[in-house]
Amino acid sequence: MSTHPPAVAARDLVKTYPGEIKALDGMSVTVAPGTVFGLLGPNGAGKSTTVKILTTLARPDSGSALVAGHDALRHPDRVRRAIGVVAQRSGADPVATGRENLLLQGHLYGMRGAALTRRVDELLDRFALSDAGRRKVSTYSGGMQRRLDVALGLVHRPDVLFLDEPTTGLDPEARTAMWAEIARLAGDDGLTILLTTHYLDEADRLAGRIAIVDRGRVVAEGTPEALKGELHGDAVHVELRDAPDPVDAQLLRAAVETFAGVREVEVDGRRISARADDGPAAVPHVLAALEREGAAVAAVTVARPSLDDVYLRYAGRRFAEADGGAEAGRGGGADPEPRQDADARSAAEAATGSAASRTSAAATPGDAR
Ligand SMILES: Nc1ncnc2c1ncn2[C@@H]1O[C@H](COP(=O)(O)OP(=O)(O)OP(=O)(O)O)[C@@H](O)[C@H]1O
Repeated sequence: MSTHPPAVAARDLVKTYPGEIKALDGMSVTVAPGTVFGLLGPNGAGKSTTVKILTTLARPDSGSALVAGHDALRHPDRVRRAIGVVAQRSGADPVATGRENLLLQGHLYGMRGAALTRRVDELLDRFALSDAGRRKVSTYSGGMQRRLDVALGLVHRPDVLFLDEPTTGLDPEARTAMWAEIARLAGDDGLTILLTTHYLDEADRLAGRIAIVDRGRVVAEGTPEALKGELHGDAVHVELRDAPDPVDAQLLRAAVETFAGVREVEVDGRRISARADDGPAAVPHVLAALEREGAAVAAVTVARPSLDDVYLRYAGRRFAEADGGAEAGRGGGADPEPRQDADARSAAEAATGSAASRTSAAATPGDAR
């Protein structure tokens, strides 16, 4: 861990929405400067609410939040000047060009003249939008639009960049390009990046450290390698032809567990997961045990532990199950439901009171997608 003060330090955040929805229940996160930190969790885990509090767009019921050295609750204005925010929903105006959007964003932060023009050109170039800079954003592809969103968050050279689900809805090629750009921002530019994602592979690939969030709190934290390394041995997954009833599921679980070196057996529908000291050696014994119980096996895999296994261990259920059946860990997922709250404003709007001019754009992102 760095000896520098953290770029982000959230402690014991609690946030309850109307209807007694406890979105955060003791959320704590510490992000070292110049690193990429991933908040990983299924839909509804509390990632966006955490980001809203850290970006001063929402207030917690209790807890504290320090961002770029400023208290987000006492000095939100200072925090807003030090951060860039790329929300899930694009804040770009679809009827303006990419260049106009960037210029407007610069104006919101008090930037003017040649310095602003230079910065806009630099960002258009960096995000491969120079040729498209004078085209309306409504003509952009999803990948181009998302690159513009990130560029918008960077105009005023923030210290900390918040990326909320940066690749949701992008095709695999655009995702890979976005990953490369995010890695470059942290590596070459020394930017601190806090990204939220419900893609396991995205967190694994990009983040130096990960916090796995479940039901409003962090259930595990560390480097992806350390988290996976804590799970000794191999992951053994068996897919049955039919899902057992609850009583049979318990019998199967007990049968698989009888083999020495096999532990943490979970039966989840048709899927049986276990950890084994030596996966390949365990497979024949596991299959024999299942056959004795009369369970028909469709497939067996042995793999090194994945972040999905880490999630299962700490949250007690599979990621995809918690994610409402979404295809966790895979690209090209559908966009989540549109947000109904007004918090989709960018921090720039909040900082300058210019929300009215931009919320109309934020309210019609479908045009630009
Ligand atoms: N404005 C709101 N009003 C009421 N409930 C809300 C509001 N925003 C979020 N919630 C609820 O709070 C919980 C946490 O939501 P949050 O958006 O923080 O989760 P998330 O991990 O970011 O999920 P997603 O990946 O879907 O964005 C969920 O149960 C959600 O339905």
